[in-house]
This record gives sequence, structure tokens and C-alpha cells, in this order.
Amino acid sequence: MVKLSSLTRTLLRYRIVHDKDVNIVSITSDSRTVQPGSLFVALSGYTVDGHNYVLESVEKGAVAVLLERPNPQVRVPQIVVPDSHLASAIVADAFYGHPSDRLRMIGVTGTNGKTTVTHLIERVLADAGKVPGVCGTLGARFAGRAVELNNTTPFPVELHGILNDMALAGCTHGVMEVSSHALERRQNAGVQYKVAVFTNLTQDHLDFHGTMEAYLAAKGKLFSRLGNAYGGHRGDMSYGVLNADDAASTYLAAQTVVECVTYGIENDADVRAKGLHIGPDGLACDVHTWLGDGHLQMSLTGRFNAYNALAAIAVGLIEGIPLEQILESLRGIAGVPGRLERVAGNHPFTVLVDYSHTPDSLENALDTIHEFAKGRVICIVGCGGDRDKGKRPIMARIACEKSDLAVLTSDNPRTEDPEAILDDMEAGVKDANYAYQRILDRALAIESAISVAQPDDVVLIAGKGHETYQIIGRTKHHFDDREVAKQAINKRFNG
Ligand SMILES: CC(=O)N[C@H]1[C@@H](OP(=O)(O)OP(=O)(O)OC[C@H]2O[C@@H](n3ccc(=O)[nH]c3=O)[C@H](O)[C@@H]2O)O[C@H](CO)[C@@H](O)[C@@H]1O[C@H](C)C(=O)N[C@@H](C)C(=O)N[C@H](CCC(=O)O)C(=O)O
Ligand SMILES: Nc1ncnc2c1ncn2[C@@H]1O[C@H](COP(=O)(O)OP(=O)(O)OP(=O)(O)O)[C@@H](O)[C@H]1O
Ligand SMILES: N[C@H](CCC[C@H](N)C(=O)O)C(=O)O
Ligand SMILES: [Mg+2]
Repeated sequence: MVKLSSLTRTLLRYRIVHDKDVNIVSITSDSRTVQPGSLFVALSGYTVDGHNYVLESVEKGAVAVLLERPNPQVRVPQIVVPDSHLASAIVADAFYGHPSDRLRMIGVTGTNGKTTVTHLIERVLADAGKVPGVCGTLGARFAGRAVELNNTTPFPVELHGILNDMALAGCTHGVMEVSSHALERRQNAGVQYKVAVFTNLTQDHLDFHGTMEAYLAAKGKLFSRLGNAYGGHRGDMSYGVLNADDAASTYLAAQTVVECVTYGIENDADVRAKGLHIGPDGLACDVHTWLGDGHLQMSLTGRFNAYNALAAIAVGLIEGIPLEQILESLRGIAGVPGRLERVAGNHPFTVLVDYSHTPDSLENALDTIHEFAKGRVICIVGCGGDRDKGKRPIMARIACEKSDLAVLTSDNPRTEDPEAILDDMEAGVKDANYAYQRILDRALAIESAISVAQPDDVVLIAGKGHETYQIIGRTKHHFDDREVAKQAINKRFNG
């Protein structure tokens, strides 16, 4: 519990309507989670305005409100700020006693690979006796707890709350995915990163950022916000980890004053893989680092996972873990949920569920599959609604070009007309002579692909990975590609 005055002291530009010091027991930006004694933060949303819930929050017991436009209907103290989003980060950070200072924060950004890299880092740190907490697309997990999240990077109040829970649970490290949306919206204001990792930059989210330049600039903010100082002494310094094979890294290195470690396969790098071998059951390569050499063997496969592993190795070395131990940890990782995840069973072909929902990740997933597929490759893919429209025809073309049969279907249509999304996709393939089907219903699309799969074929179900829902309109329906695939396999082989 803290006094409201101790929170407002952290702000410079604000005024209070109905000034009175009160005790704040919790803080939230969602009226649905307000409790007696809460400070409610009204955020101007993208589709919904949190200011509409001020009255409701007070009725539920909020004792103060932080907002941009005061509400004449309520009598509790109202702290009026120019930007409630930024102010909520500053106030939440103070309310929780600056939790990110109590953790070594590792931020991972980039178009693809963030979830995988955070997962690998988690394992490397845990095996070395550290206590990592992780926060990202798969939710937050720490100390045996799992918290579901709406966003890859939570909004400020939720984020600082999670970091506080991690610190209280004894975590030593906070490993988090930092999405470009979050960087642009300053969702992680107040989080001081000790290590900033960049995976890669390819097309996605142009609906939000407009241009690739703006998208890159958003990613750059993770690096520029490492600050102009680089820490007090070795062990407390900040570092960057950059992909030497991605042209964007030159720009990112220029955004920060901290020392950057590079990793790569093609170009010279501080952590470099050589002699890479990709197989159906994993990958292997020699690893040369500025701290010695070793051999990596992993059950995650695909060239892109070699990059993810190199990034995790760089972070492990920065954290002072011996190379041999890092490699041992990576060797022990079975897989990441929804990332080239195999649907188990006795069927004579392979079914993989993968979260490739960008042109680059789809291409990578299909290229990797071609490295080991003995039969045909069948690809089921859709594109999300209310998201970058530009990637739709490109993804359809990649699916058709890189597979023997493509089935175009729905992903999460959200508020868009699913047929119109498929029209956008089909525009990329209509004029060519591709073998593809268009089946709107995702379950039927999966069933259709599985019904024609022959021994040794590989069926890739792309786009939704670990997701256990399909968003149609504003409703989340239960839907799990892995379950649907299993049902289709059962139907085919057991009637
Ligand atoms: C389009 C978009 O970005 N929407 C985000 C936005 O939602 P919104 O404006 O519709 O608003 P809302 O959450 O429904 O309501 C606005 C405010 O009112 C409050 N509210 C709302 C209802 C209520 O009853 N009471 C109440 O207090 C909400 O808590 C919120 O503070 O604000 C919400 C947080 O409050 C986000 O969860 C939500 O992200 C949605 C789920 C989303 O899908 N966002 C995508 C674009 C996104 O951010 N993706 C990135 C990256 C993905 C990647 O890396 O590929 C991510 O980090 O997840
Ligand atoms: N380093 C990489 N480069 C390119 N593609 C990758 C890389 N790592 C993973 N992928 C592909 O991208 C998909 C998503 O991977 P992952 O979930 O790790 O990325 P992400 O950056 O967290 O995605 P999101 O932005 O949706 O959270 C995987 O299923 C795989 O097909
Ligand atoms: N974090 C990404 C996930 C996309 C997953 C895909 N299944 C879709 O719905 O487009 C986003 O919000 O854009
Ligand atoms: Mg992710």
C-alpha cells in the first residue's frame, strides 16, 4: 500500500481534481480488475477508450483515477496528465518499487524468433542456476507460475506488475519479448535493460508502422533506450546483441553507446556458426566465439533456429556462463510450443504446426521442411484480419511456390470479412499456374489436407502455432491446430 502523493511525486506535469491523499492498494488500467482501494488508469485505446470506464471503476471501489480528461461524475481524486499511457508506466514503476531494477532485464526484439530466443535463454539461465522469469507471446512464466497475456509485450501497468511478481518470487532475470508495437507505444517505459537482443527485420506490421523505415526505427528504440551511459562496472553494464547477417544491425549498432556482440553464419561475427547441418531431427554446427569454440547440437531444426541459438549463446556468454554449459543446455531443449511442433501419432506422414505468420517466417519454415521432406509438401495457411494487408498476397505466393499443394484458409479474421482476406491472398497467386485450394473453414482446410497426405509427405499448418483460439469478429472461439489435426488424422485412419 502506498500514498497517492508518493506516486504523484514521480510526475512533473499533472493537476489534481478533488485533491486528497488516499492509500492505494493496487493499480490497474482495466476496470474489470478494479478492487476496493485501486488506482484506475484510463488509457485512450485504439478501439475502446478507457475513459469510458472511469465511473464503473469508482463504483467498484477505485479510490483515485489517473486520466487525460477529468470526469465530472466522480468525486475521488483525479490526476490529470497529458499522456496517461506514459504516466501509467512511471506511476506503476514507482508503485511496485522499480521492479526492473531488481532483475537483470533481457529484452529481445525483431520480426521473427523472439519467442524462441527467450525460450532458449530461459533454459540456458535456469540450467546455470539463475532464476529467469519470461514474458512474451506464450504468456508470462516464473517460479512455476503461468500468467496468460493478451499481448506479446503487456501494457505498462500489467508489465511492471509482472516484473514485480517475478522479483518477489526470487527471479534473478527478466527475459522479455519486446514487440515493435510496444516500443512505439512506450509500453516498457521504466524498464532498464541490461541486454538488448535483435533477431531480424523482415516485413510485418506495416499496417501499424506504415513503412519498413518506421518499423526499423521502432526496433531501434530498444537499443537507443539502453541510455547514454553503459553501467557502472563490469557485471552491471548494458550490452547489445546483433545479427551480423541482417543489414538492419548496422543501424541498430549506431543507436546505442553500449558494446555490441554480433552473431551470424554468413558474415564475420563474435559468435559464429560454421559447418551448419540441418536435418529432420535437428541441427548441428561448430560454434566459434570470442570466448572459445564448441559444437552445437539441437533438436530444433532449420537455419533460422541456428540463428536463434547463436543469439542465446551470446546472451549466455554475456551473463558469464561457460560456453560448454550453454551448449549442453541447448542440446537438452526438446522444442518450443507451436514452433515446427510435430503432431504425434502413427500416421505415415509428418504434420507440423508452426507459428509462421509473416512472409519471411513462412518461407523459412517451408525451406527447412524441404531440407528433409522425402515426399510432397502440403501447406495450409491463412492471414490474420485487422493486420498488415500487404503480406497477404506474398504469403499466398510463398505457400504456393514452396509447396506441392497449398490450402488457403482463415487465420484469425477478427473484424474483417474472412472471404475478403482470402481474396487479398488469392490476388497473389490467381494468375499463375499453382496447385492450390481455397477453403474458408480452417478445420475443413486441415481435414482436406490430411485426407490427401501420402506416406512421407509433410503437412505444414502455418500461422497459429501455440494459439488455442480463433478470433472471429470480437469473439475468441476455442481452436487448436494440433487438436484439429489429430481429429482429422483419427477420422481418416479410424473412421
Ligand atoms: C489494436 C490494438 O493494439 N489494441 C490494443 C488495445 O486495445 P483497444 O484499444 O481495443 O482497447 P481495449 O483494451 O479493449 O480498451 C482500452 C482501455 O480500456 C480498458 N477497458 C476496456 C474494457 C473494459 O471493460 N474496461 C476497461 O477498463 C482496457 O483495459 C484498456 O486499458 O489496448 C489493449 C491493452 O489495453 C491491447 O491489449 C490491445 O492489443 C490487442 C490485443 C492486439 O492484438 N494488439 C496487437 C496489434 C499488438 O499489440 N501486437 C503486438 C505485437 C505482436 C508481434 O510481435 O507480432 C503485441 O505486443 O502483442
Ligand atoms: N530467427 C528466425 N528467423 C526467421 N524466422 C524465424 C526465426 N525464428 C523463428 N522463425 C519462424 O517464425 C515463427 C515465429 O517464431 P517466434 O514465435 O519465435 O517469433 P516471434 O518473433 O516471437 O513472433 P511474434 O512476433 O508473433 O511474437 C516460427 O514459427 C518460425 O517459423
Ligand atoms: N502477435 C501477432 C500474432 C499474429 C498471429 C496470427 N495468427 C494472426 O492472428 O495474424 C499479431 O498480433 O500480429
Ligand atoms: Mg513472440
